[in-house]
Amino acid sequence: MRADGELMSLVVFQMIEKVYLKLSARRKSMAHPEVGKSNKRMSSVMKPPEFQAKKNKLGEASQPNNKFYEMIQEFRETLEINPLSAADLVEPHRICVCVRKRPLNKQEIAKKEIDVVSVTGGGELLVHEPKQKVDLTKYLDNQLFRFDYSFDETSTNDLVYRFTAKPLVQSIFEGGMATCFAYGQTGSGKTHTMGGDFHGRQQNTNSGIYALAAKDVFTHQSHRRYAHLDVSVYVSFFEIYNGKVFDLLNKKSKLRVLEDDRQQVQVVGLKEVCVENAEDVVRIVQAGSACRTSSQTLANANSSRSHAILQIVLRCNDRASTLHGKFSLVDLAGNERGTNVGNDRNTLVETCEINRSLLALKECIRSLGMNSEHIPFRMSTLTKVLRDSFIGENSKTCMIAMVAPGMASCEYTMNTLRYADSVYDAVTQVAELEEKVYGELKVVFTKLSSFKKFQAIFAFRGFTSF
Ligand SMILES: Nc1ncnc2c1ncn2[C@@H]1O[C@H](COP(=O)(O)OP(=O)(O)OP(=O)(O)O)[C@@H](O)[C@H]1O
Repeated sequence: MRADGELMSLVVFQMIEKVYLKLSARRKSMAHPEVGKSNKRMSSVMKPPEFQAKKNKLGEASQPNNKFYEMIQEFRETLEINPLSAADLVEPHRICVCVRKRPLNKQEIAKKEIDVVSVTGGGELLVHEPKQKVDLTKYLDNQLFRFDYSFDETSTNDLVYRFTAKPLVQSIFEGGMATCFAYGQTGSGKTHTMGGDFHGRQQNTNSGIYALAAKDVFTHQSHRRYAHLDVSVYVSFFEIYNGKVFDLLNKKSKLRVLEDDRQQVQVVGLKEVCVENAEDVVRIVQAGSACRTSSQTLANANSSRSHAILQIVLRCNDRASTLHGKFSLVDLAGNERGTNVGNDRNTLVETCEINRSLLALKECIRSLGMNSEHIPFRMSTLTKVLRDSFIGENSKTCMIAMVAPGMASCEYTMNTLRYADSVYDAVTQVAELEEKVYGELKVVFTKLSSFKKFQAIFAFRGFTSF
């Protein structure tokens, strides 16, 4: 009997080992560049022959894009659209990746820009990339992307907040570190989403994710569920420009980022203001935003050239003001490349630094998503100051990729979506794999429990030698 028992244990052990070997083998294969292309993104090429024969009413020379417009409209008629609504379920995510499309703006409408992005809902969106063959045949390359959520041009900041940053507020009351990033090309709507919508040059700070998150933080703080925590709320607001940190709440003083011997990263001298309500936070955001480094680019009259980081920090009311939880809300600098911003030396250095930090950010989120032991946070100042967002079981992250709908922005839109896709890919592959491993382990443990029942029957009959 002992031999049978040992044999059964050996079989179970081998099955568990097999499952874990599969897990490590798949993890290694994720670094392969082809993996992301395989299942999620479907690229199809559409060239409706009837359009080749149709006569162009407005004339090819005066309206060269009219044909593309008609092809996109025709394609849209075949799409089933299910826009996200406030009634939809908010799913829990450790890392959430979503995309928001802004409407065409006045200048784009005046220039008769074509909208080349269709948000179909269910986390999906399509980019209808206008292309031309060597024989001058026009066709659309329709590329499908899928994320956790996709917001169309009619979505409000409230709706975006509900599915992205709102679920993270609770996590900081549970001792977690939460981070929400707005990523995208200049003029795609990052500041509109994080800081609030614009009316001309005036920004309605109450309508942005900063203010909405602050309101929820105070609602949670006064809730009886968290009354025992006895925490106070503090806010800091700083920007990272050309790899250097500037305090937006202290006359833009330059700050040093240092790592202590326990590998804790400190922004030395960063001002943290104790706040009593959401209105205090809104005032701080308004004062800080007015100091942000911005410049005029070809794509945005008031383009932010820095990463702005608003941190809402919960500290225990003890003598050491122990950190309980932290929410970092990040309005990233525009991700466009040198060509779009002019070519003086300063701008090129600026753009180079922005791209370096965005690459570092992507690698850190991917590593977090893959539960990697090595998080490359030292690659940039941005990832250094956000180090505690990338470590520990209690880290939650949300990335909102912003896209502009115009045909002229198509290349940048594709860059933004590819960036978000590579993060989403890493996260979903691990989630799928974990689900599979969980399924296989469940089978193993079911077998194990029937083995235990088998053991119990034999024990009942007097065999006790397992
Ligand atoms: N969802 C939206 N609905 C309506 N208007 C929008 C939306 N998103 C952006 N806009 C408008 O587009 C313009 C550019 O937006 P915003 O300044 O937020 O871009 P950005 O991505 O922060 O650019 P930058 O990186 O240059 O700072 C603003 O006038 C803003 O009001």
